[in-house]
Amino acid sequence: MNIRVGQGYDVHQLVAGRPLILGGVTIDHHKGLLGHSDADALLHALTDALLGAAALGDIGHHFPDTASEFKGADSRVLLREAYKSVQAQGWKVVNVDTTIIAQQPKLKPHLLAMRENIAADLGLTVHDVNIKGKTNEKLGYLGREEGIEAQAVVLLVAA
Ligand SMILES: Nc1ccn([C@@H]2O[C@H](COP(=O)(O)O)[C@@H](O)[C@H]2O)c(=O)n1
Ligand SMILES: C[C@@]1(CO)OP(=O)(O)OP(=O)(O)OC[C@H]1O
Repeated sequence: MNIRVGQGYDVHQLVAGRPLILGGVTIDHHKGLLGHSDADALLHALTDALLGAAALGDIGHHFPDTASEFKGADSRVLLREAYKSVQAQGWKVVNVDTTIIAQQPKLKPHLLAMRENIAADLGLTVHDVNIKGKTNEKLGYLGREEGIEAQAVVLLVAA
């Protein structure tokens, strides 16, 4: 078969004193995501979806959170690096669909900028990249604004 599907998931804790970065966009908010890197949960889920589709393992395998070189890393750089590995296996992305589950803040004003970043990093147009915002209806740790979750699905085709 010359097509492959991959899915990815990530969650990071929301804490005071960190910037909130999603899809490479810094969003003005009173809390941000905690992580070894910039903690961009959307790009981490997407990176895992890409690696998964190409059967290349996961983000922690390629970019360990024990490595000092990835401390504070820009997740767009990690996404581009992961995509190079996927391309080296003979694949290219057809489209990307993602969901961010965030009780707050409202993501709608930022979605186009996130799509533009992802499209630029994967050599796509914004029409190939979708991002959906959801609250968690105030339920559980996401609903209590203790974290933000992201999910991603990608389709690859033989290049
Ligand atoms: N952080 C968020 C969450 C949601 N949205 C937008 O609101 C719509 C309704 O969300 P529900 O969780 O109540 O279904 C959703 O479809 C998004 O358009 C958002 O922008 N940011
Ligand atoms: C990105 C990496 C590497 O800096 O660290 P984190 O920012 O902690 O992110 P996570 O999604 O927990 O795992 C992947 C890591 O290896």
